[in-house]
Amino acid sequence: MGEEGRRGFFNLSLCRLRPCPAPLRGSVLHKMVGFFLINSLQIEHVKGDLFSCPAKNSLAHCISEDCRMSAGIAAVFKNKFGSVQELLDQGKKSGEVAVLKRDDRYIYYLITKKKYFHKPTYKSLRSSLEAMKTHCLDNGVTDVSMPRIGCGLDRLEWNEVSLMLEEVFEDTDIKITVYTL
Ligand SMILES: NC(=O)c1ccc[n+]([C@H]2O[C@H](COP(=O)([O-])OP(=O)(O)OC[C@H]3O[C@@H](n4cnc5c(N)ncnc54)[C@H](O)[C@@H]3O)[C@@H](O)[C@H]2O)c1
Repeated sequence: MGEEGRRGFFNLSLCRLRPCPAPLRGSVLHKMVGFFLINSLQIEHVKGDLFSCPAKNSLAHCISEDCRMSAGIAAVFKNKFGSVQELLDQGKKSGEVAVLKRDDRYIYYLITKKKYFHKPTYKSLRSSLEAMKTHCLDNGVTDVSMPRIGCGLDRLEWNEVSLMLEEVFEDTDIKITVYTL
């Protein structure tokens, strides 16, 4: 199966695994809703380095309020984009998002916890993703690439996080691409 086929398979699988609301199950409306979901799904999965994504794509990853970024992929973001003081000056709290603008794209720092040695919660991650969604919608952002956010050092479960991404972005035209090494 080629790259496009694999992407399609992932998309379709994720979509079909999603539960349909009980009152709709088996009805003509169920099939129509299923068709709509398949055609509105905007999440792609790519095997490879996040930083090989198209230069126009905005990027997202998780950090703490203290903006330490001394480990994991956050350290790579710190090396590439710097501006730690600019991020700190935004004063964003857990559940919010700090943002840098670089050329024609945005770099999103999902603030999911207070200190670098804490762990995030699904609630704080969802809230940060909602904040990022709002920024994307307000600024015409249509493509965001990210790693498996929260699922390395931060120990969240990818099944939960990927479902959350589906839920947060399914009512938008924002295309999310998830890179996995
Ligand atoms: N001491 C510290 O500074 C400290 C402590 C804990 C966590 N952290 C860092 O980790 C937290 C974020 O955790 P996280 O689980 O979201 O992130 P992460 O563990 O850095 O990475 C998330 C996922 O991305 C994968 N990954 C790494 N590099 C790449 C790449 N180039 N392309 C694609 N995928 C890649 C990685 O294998 C993991 O599955 C933040 O707080 C951050 O600061 C730092």
